[in-house]
Amino acid sequence: MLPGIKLFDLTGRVAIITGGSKGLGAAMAEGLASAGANLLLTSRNQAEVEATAAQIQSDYGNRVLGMAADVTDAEQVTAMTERAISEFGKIDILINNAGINIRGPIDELTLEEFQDVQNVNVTGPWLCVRSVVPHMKAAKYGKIINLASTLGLVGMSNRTPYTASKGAMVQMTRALGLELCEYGITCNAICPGPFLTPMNEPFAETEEIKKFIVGAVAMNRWARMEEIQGAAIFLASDASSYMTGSMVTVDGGWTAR
Ligand SMILES: NC(=O)C1=CN([C@@H]2O[C@H](COP(=O)(O)OP(=O)(O)OC[C@H]3O[C@@H](n4cnc5c(N)ncnc54)[C@H](O)[C@@H]3O)[C@@H](O)[C@H]2O)C=CC1
Ligand SMILES: O=C(O)C(=O)C[C@H](O)C(=O)CO
Repeated sequence: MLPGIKLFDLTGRVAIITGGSKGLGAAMAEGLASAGANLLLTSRNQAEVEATAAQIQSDYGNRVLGMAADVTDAEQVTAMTERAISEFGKIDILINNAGINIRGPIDELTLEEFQDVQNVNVTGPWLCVRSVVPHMKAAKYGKIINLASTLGLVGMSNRTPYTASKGAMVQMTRALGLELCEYGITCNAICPGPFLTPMNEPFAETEEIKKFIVGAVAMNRWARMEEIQGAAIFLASDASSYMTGSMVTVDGGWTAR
């Protein structure tokens, strides 16, 4: 009999999720834990990420650790990889989720703001992949998932730093998907539409966003947090074994227009 639903089972798998303390990172952490994975969650805030990890461990019973690691700092990224190896002995899955968004008209943004977004959203994932790949190559197995965005596929005004960074993530996913598949490692991206996370909450009631949710998103609503979990479990599991360099949109029909 063919494996069917068992393809989605993550029992015994080990995943690192960057930016796992809240928002989509925490939602995907719950999803992977519910499918059986052990987790190392990172964010910049030690207390916050440890609290999220402890909650998920108590809810699902898997081993879930939290540690502070800034994805833009190569030494902290190395420490993240070393911690996963020393605690779990392997890294099966990396979810490059940590990200920031700085909005504004181009002539009101600073160079520093533009560079900050590229550092967290592009350089950070690049450092994380570079760090875990030797372990994945040695194991001849790995699943890398990048959180790109619909804004890596279509444009939006007043979002130059973010759209540039997410477009880069789409292309980096394609390049890594090609480069790594001969080692048994796949790299795919999720392109989410609007989720009401701490990143978006301050803007939820603005006229711009309200008009956009009704005008651009075919389903006319924000995504529910659990609606990211299916794509994350799918791309983390053997259910997606013939996919590499792919973009999976979870966007309520936004980019179908
Ligand atoms: N919320 C949304 O509607 C969408 C989000 N995304 C992407 O999904 C990812 C997660 O977004 P949200 O959960 O909304 O964001 P969020 O702001 O709610 O959470 C971001 C997480 O990343 C962490 N983080 C930020 N900078 C970091 C750094 N330098 N090093 C380590 N951790 C860092 C934060 O501590 C936090 O845990 C981001 O890459 C974002 O661009 C993509 C499309 C839509
Ligand atoms: O900039 C905004 O406003 C957004 O809604 C950005 C979202 O986080 C996003 O990436 C939508 O796909």
